[in-house]
Amino acid sequence: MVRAIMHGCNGAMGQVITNLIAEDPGIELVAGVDINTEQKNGYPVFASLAECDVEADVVIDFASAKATDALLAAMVEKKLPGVLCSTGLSEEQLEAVKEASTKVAILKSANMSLGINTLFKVLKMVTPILAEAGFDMEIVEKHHNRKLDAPSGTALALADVMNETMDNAYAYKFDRTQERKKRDKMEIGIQAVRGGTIVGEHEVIFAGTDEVITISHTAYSRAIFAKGAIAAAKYLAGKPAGYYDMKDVIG
Ligand SMILES: NC(=O)C1=CN([C@@H]2O[C@H](COP(=O)(O)OP(=O)(O)OC[C@H]3O[C@@H](n4cnc5c(N)ncnc54)[C@H](OP(=O)(O)O)[C@@H]3O)[C@@H](O)[C@H]2O)C=CC1
Ligand SMILES: O=C(O)C1=N[C@H](C(=O)O)C[C@H](O)C1
Repeated sequence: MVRAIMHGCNGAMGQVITNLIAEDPGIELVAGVDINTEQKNGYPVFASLAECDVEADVVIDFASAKATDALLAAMVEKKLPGVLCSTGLSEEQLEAVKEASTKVAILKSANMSLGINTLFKVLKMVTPILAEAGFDMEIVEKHHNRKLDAPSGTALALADVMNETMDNAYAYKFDRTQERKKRDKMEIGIQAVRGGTIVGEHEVIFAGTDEVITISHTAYSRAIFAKGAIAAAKYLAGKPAGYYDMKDVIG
């Protein structure tokens, strides 16, 4: 039985994961960490991972980029593997994740769903064909009005996958409001919409002359992310130090 700590346990994702794990015989939540230490799930809740004195095999993080520095330090200190799902990390924090992964096992992914991870594979295949044929590439993402970061981690990851197939020759364009010139050929536009309770929508648009291909993914519930994170936690428990991603879990 894998013993997990839920980091961000009282948030939206923390609650969905808590409910799914309660029905799973292969994993249990032995503690939670949250800035709000209300204890409502039958496990103890601590204000930080450093303060958590409960033995565990893995930590699952869906809290906030604001918590990432302290989380990484405590994971290294405790030699505790971690599934990192929070988005909005700075360049420095992304470097710190890589550095910490030389000391402890870390699996990081901006999107834990099977659908988005399959879309990454599709984009690897189609992007070179369409980009070389001169299609313009744009990404539009939509999320709920509570989301702190924009654009989404997934939108950036989609752009990275596309750009890597083209030797990273494209620049990202997040805002055209002050522009008084034509779109640059060598850019990927990324736009964010925020409203209501939208769980998560991502649209990748390849716009050519007289034809457009749009590939979209819609999350109808947070369970798709939670299932991926639980599978990742089971995979990561007991693994040696290293940087892992969802490809390692779902192939
Ligand atoms: N990789 C993926 O597949 C997915 C990633 N995410 C990402 O996961 C993160 C959480 O999402 P979501 O559950 O919707 O967000 P919520 O705001 O609903 O939950 C986050 C929880 O963490 C708490 N928290 C905030 N700051 C800290 C801190 N410094 N230390 C400990 N706890 C803290 C929050 O408390 P309070 O409410 O008081 O601020 C809240 O209880 C986001 O970064 C989101 O983008 C979300 C879905 C899928
Ligand atoms: O904050 C969210 O809700 C989500 N965040 C992730 C992101 O930033 O890509 C993944 C998912 O789209 C939901």
